Amino acid sequence: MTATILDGKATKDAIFAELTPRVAALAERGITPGLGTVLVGDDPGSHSYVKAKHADSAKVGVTSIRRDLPENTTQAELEKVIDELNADPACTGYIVQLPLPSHLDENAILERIPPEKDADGLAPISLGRLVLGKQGALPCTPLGVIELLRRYDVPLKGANVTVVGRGITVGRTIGLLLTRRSENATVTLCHTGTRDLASEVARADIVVAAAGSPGLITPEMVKPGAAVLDVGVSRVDGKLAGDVAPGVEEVAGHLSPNPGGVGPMTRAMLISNVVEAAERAAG
Ligand SMILES: Nc1nc2c(c(=O)[nH]1)N[C@@H](CN(C=O)c1ccc(C(=O)N[C@@H](CCC(=O)O)C(=O)O)cc1)CN2
Repeated sequence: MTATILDGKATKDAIFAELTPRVAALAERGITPGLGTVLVGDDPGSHSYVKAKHADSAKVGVTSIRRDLPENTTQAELEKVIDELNADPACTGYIVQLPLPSHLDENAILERIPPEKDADGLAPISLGRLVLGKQGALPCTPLGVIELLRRYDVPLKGANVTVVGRGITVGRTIGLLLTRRSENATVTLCHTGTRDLASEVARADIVVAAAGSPGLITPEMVKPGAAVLDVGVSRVDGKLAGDVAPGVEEVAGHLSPNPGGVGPMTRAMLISNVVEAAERAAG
């Protein structure tokens, strides 16, 4: 068996083709969605993600507002930039690129983002709304995983999903989305304290690997025909390395590669969140 590739790049392009006329329809009503990004420091990965997000915005007609700050930015300086974006009517939604440098209080910054401007659902009020099943921005990577599976007709209802990794951008939040009635999946969340990772992966219809541990998921672990999504990001000798080891494509039914899988979908869902929020605000 060779897995069907879940092509995140082609799917992102298809989503942008759908979003472009929606942005044009907003423009006819005098509304231009504006995506802001706040980036602190020199992390090359974060710089390339933010650059890509602005290129994406331009493609669909969303305005970009970019705030790049040096590594030694203080908490007070960062909070001032956040307050400026909160007051700027051209910025209809924004993100703070994570991780922030370790001297900054990430949670205090995320708490400052009002839910109506939270473009990637990581502010505490948005996360609380997700827990309560209330309307709000949803985290982009989990949304991207679900949208990719949906577009390739991989069934979620009743599926056993094993998620590996408990970070806030993927592992901790994806279970909340997958266990909504609209998805109705059964989710097992694994982490470094999991006693028998191999058996948790082996019984999964869908594996979401987001541990940031290169090659963690090996072909022997995977149930034949399962869908495997590689969301892990590590750098090995300066090159991107995912969590899924070579050979999994021979066992899995579907595989989202890394790069080229969930990463581009994360970006597509961000732009989609911004457009949807602008449509909702317009009534
Ligand atoms: N505020 C946020 N910070 C972070 C998030 C997030 O959702 N919100 N997620 C990740 C990084 N991320 C988005 O910001 C992201 C990751 C990967 C990609 C992407 O397109 N990756 C490419 C490969 C790029 C490369 O070679 O390095 C791919 O997978 O094909 C986009 C966005 C952490 N921070």
